[in-house]
Amino acid sequence: LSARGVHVHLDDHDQDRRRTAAALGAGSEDPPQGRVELVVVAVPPTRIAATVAELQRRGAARAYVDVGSVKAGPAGELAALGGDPASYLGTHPMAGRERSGPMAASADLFEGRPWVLTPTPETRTEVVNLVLELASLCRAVPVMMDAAAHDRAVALVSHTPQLVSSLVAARLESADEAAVRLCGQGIRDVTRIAASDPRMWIEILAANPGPVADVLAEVAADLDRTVRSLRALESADEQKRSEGAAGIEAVLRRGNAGRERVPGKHGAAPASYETVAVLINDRPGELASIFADAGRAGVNIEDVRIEHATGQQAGLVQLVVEPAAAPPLAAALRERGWSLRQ
Ligand SMILES: NC(=O)c1ccc[n+]([C@@H]2O[C@H](COP(=O)([O-])OP(=O)(O)OC[C@H]3O[C@@H](n4cnc5c(N)ncnc54)[C@H](O)[C@@H]3O)[C@@H](O)[C@H]2O)c1
Ligand SMILES: O=C(O)C(=O)C[C@]1(C(=O)O)C=C[C@@H](O)C=C1
Repeated sequence: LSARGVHVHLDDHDQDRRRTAAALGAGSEDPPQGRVELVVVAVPPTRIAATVAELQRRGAARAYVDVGSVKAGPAGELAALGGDPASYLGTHPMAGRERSGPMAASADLFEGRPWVLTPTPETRTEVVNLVLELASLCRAVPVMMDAAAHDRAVALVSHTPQLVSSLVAARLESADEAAVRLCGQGIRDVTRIAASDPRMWIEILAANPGPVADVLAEVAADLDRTVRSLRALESADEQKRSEGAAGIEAVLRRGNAGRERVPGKHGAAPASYETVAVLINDRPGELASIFADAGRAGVNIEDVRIEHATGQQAGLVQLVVEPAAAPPLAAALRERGWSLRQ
C-alpha cells in the first residue's frame, strides 16, 4: 500500500515488530492525526473481535476490516461485544507464508490471489467499496462469500492441507538420519507449510473444527482404502494384486484430476525481480539499518532472504527489488559502507 502512495500507520503490541516493519518501508510508526479511512486488523484470530470493538469504540476509522483465516467466529464475537456491524467487514486474502512476522512479509504477496469479502446485509456499501479498493491496490481478486460458506471452503483448501502437511512431516520427527538425508524436492513441497506457527494454527482450527474434521474423515477413509490396496499388492494371489494396483491407480488418477482443478494465480503477470546481496554482522539493529538505508535511497524492498553461514557471526542478506532499483540500491549501500556480494 505504501508503494502505491497510501499513507499507512503501523501498530502492533510488539514494538520490535512495528519498528522492523516501518524500517522495511511498510509505513509510519507515528500514530495517525485523527480518524483514518480504513483500519486493517491483522492480529491472531481470537484477538480480532476485541481489537475491532476497541478501535470502533475510539472512533479510529470510517471502516474496519480484518484479514483472519476464519470468518464466522470473529463476526459473531464482535456482535456479542456490541461492536458496530455496519462499519466492519470480515475478509480473508488467500495468501500467506509459513513464517510469521515482518521479516516474512513481501509486497507482492497478494498479487493475483483471491481475497474473500464476507459482507452482511448490515455492512455499509461505502465500507465494501473501500475494501474493494484495498484488494485492488494489492492486485488481489475480490471474491464475495457468506462467512459460513467461506469457513467450509477453507476447511477443504487450506485447513486440512495444513494438517496433512504436518502429519507427513511428523513422520520425520524420529526417522533415521539415513532416511532424512535423502529428502528431495517432493517432501519439501508437501511439508513447506508444516513449518507454520502452531499457536496461530491452533486458533484457526479451534474456530473451524467441524468442517475440518468432516474433510479429514474423508481423507482418513481414502487412506484406509489405500493401505488395503497396498497390502493387496503384497499378496501372492494375482487377482488380489491386480485389485490392489487398480485401487492405487484410482487414487493417483483422482489426485491428477483434483490437482488440475487448482487455479494458477489470477490476472496479474508474475513479477520478476533482482537481488542485491549484502554481508551483515550478526548483531542487533543491522537489518533495520539496511532497510533504513534502502528507504533513504527511495527503494522499495519486495522480499528479503537471509542466509547464515554456519558457525560464523555473519550472514548474507538478499534484498529482492524491482530490476530498475537494483543498481541505485547497490550504489547507495556501497556508499554507506555496506559490503556487497555477487
Ligand atoms: N500467515 C498466513 O498465511 C495468513 C494468511 C491469511 C490470513 N492470515 C491471518 O492474518 C492474521 C495475522 O497472521 P500473520 O500470519 O500475519 O501473523 P503474525 O504473527 O505475523 O502477525 C500477527 C501480529 O499481531 C500482533 N498482535 C497480536 N495481538 C495483538 C493485539 N491485541 N494488538 C496488536 N497487535 C497484536 C503480533 O505481535 C504480531 O505481530 C491472522 O488472523 C491470520 O489468521 C494469515
Ligand atoms: O502458503 C502459505 O504458506 C500459507 O500459509 C497460505 C494460506 C493457505 O492455506 O493458502 C494459509 C492460511 C491463510 O489463511 C491463507 C493462506
